[in-house]
Amino acid sequence: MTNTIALLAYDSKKDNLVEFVKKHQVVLSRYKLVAPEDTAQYLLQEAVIEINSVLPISLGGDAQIAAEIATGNIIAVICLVDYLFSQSYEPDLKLLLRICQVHNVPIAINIATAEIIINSLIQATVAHLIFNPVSGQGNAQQELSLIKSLLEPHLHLHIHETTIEQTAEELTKEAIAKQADLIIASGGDGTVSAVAGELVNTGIPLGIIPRGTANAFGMALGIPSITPIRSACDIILAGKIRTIDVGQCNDRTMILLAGVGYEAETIERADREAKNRWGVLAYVMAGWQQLNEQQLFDVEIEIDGVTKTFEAGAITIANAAPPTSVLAQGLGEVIMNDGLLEVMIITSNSRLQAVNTVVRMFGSAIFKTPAQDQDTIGLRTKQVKVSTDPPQKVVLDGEIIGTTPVEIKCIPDGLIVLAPPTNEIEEKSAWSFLSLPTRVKNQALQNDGII
Ligand SMILES: Nc1ncnc2c1ncn2[C@@H]1O[C@H](COP(=O)(O)OP(=O)(O)OP(=O)(O)O)[C@@H](O)[C@H]1O
Repeated sequence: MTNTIALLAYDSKKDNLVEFVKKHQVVLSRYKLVAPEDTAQYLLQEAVIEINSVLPISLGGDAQIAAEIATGNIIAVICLVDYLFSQSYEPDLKLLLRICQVHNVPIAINIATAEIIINSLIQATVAHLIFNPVSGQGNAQQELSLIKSLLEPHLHLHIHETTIEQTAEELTKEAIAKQADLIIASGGDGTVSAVAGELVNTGIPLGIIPRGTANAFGMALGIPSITPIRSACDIILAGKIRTIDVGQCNDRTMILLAGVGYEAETIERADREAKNRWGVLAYVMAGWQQLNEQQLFDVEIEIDGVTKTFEAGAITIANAAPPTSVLAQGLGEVIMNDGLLEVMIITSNSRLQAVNTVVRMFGSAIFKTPAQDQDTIGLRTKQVKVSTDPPQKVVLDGEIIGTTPVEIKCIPDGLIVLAPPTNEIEEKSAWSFLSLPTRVKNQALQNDGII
């Protein structure tokens, strides 16, 4: 029950509580709410809200709430009391006051103090963390504890763990519906890409805590790979945003790149078991094995209505890529905010040629100069369609999504990310959690007729 507000009222104050909840529905809907069963039912009937219930007061519901406060799960208590008309079964105010005092949790006992709590909630940043517990090779529960200890003092953090059934996409949709100010993806590139896909053109910033095997997106954004969790949390709390392009590959979002042929085969070889055993080396070993087996295939590339044909072993279409995504390099740099995709077609037909090509492209990425190589064709475009004969596997942001054909287009400025500052003009450095006039704050002020 992290990030929960407890709602209680003496019998004669239940109507006041309903009025209060109705008035502040926008703000309260961003939190989990809990109330004793009788109060919860009354609130559910009278106000349209989601609320969890504990036992009725007569059976110890107030003691259950006190226990939740003691375990750190409640961020505020609103308990409207009435000393003039109290019945025998009212919430135990003495107990709640004592526990709130001991654990430094705000408690309001009348509407005036409850309004003060609401005002502080309006100013707070509500973040939703989408956490993949199977990403990477670390201890997920220790990593989650570290993230909580770093972020919870500064943000109201809702935590959602992905499962096979509850995907990162679904959890992100729910967080958007709950009016998140910020959504944080923690996992490998697959998880980050899934969360990013839902955030395109929403205006909600994406924070990234890389915990995967390759962490290519984090690397492309410049999140340090030494102590990545601490660094990533610092970057999120620093609150600097960058607006970047995203790609759309068939009907999916692409934040990094799509690979056809060699790269897709390599990623498929580096399965979960190999990544757990070898970490990032699994990709290197898989890539080396694949060099022996990669066959050339016929490719048709369509750009701006013009179709060209080639024989190729690998094609990469990139929106963003760190230097380690070698096959995306070759044009000197993969630029993530130019409204264009970088397309690289590799035509090497022997292992030696392929190794030479890879070395040149790596050099191109390091020195940010275009590679001079007769075995590669590189270009920048807004949109591209790739067909092959025979059909080839396609990898999108680290996950195999099917086979060719693919159509990919760039969505300029589609995503807002929290990232380390760059010197580029588009960086907006003024964003900060403390000064952020959140959408929710504006909405709440509008509801109250203030703006
Ligand atoms: N609880 C879970 N149990 C098993 N699989 C999960 C769970 N949650 C998410 N997944 C799967 O995890 C995959 C995404 O993993 P992700 O890319 O984040 O990590 P990774 O494979 O370690 O990283 P990298 O892509 O850098 O190698 C998705 O295929 C998703 O279905």
